[in-house]
Amino acid sequence: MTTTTAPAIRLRGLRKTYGSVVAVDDIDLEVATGEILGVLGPNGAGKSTMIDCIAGLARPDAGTVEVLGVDPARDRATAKRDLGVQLQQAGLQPKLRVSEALDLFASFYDDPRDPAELADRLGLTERLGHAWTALSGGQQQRLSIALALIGRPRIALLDELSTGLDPASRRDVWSLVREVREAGTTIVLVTHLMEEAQFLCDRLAVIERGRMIALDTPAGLVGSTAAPAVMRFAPSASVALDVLRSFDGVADVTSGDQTVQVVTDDDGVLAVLDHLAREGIRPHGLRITESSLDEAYLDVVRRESEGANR
Ligand SMILES: Nc1ncnc2c1ncn2[C@@H]1O[C@H](COP(=O)(O)OP(=O)(O)OP(=O)(O)O)[C@@H](O)[C@H]1O
Repeated sequence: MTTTTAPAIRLRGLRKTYGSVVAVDDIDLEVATGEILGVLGPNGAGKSTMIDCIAGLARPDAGTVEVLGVDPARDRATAKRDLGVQLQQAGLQPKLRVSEALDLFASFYDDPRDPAELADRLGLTERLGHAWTALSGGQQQRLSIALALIGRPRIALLDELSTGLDPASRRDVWSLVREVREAGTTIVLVTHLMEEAQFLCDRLAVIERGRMIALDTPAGLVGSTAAPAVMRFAPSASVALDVLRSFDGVADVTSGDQTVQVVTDDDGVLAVLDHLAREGIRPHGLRITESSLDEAYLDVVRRESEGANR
């Protein structure tokens, strides 16, 4: 990760409400220059609202947003020049052709990327002459990424980067994003895909009910989970799953396809093995692996909502 002293993005006490809904609640965050920050969180958590505030498209009710030292909601000219924003809604004229959209956006910047080259990288060459509304969902998604990156922005805000993309297109987009970062762009991306978060992001911010409940590297998030191990085995006889769930350290027990999966800490591993031995049950094919980012993320969100409901 390339860093300089001044962060590219700085949020202080950011709060944004819509009527009685508190969409973003007191978020402090700094994103270093050249960093790729992933934003994770359940639907409706406030991720897009936070992105809108960073883009200067939504005005906070309280707190401050600084993007490269300026308030993007006030200094629109600077924000438009320095930010590339991929939104969930493209907001283009329906009849605009793909080539026209790319040329239009390129014309906004001093040193844009070559539209034809970018279209090629994103598999849009054969669609250049079509109205953008005639594109498939995944192609529209790729066009929105192209429009966000065509101006060589200093900061790219990518909302649900690869939602709806097929696996090959997703890989193409990931390699483009990495290349853009290598060229110096700071990137904030919203994602629901843990594989994407793990592959691309230096750090992850987890948002839940408008608040930031975790901020760490992918490895740090996995390491900080209260249940860092996953046991998988095929029991030789029926196991009382509720008994396993009752052990200290066991966070989650699921079963399917004759396999039991237990997400747990070290004490829970010993308790489960002890229980199986006492019951004379053999754990065939026993594997104990480190929790994945998926499990760590679910654990962070689960602990937060348990705390909120207490
Ligand atoms: N323009 C708006 N008017 C009213 N309420 C809004 C508006 N935009 C967002 N909200 C509300 O604010 C909350 C946060 O929404 P937001 O879109 O930021 O969540 P999100 O984390 O991006 O969700 P998703 O993963 O579903 O895209 C939700 O309760 C949503 O209904």
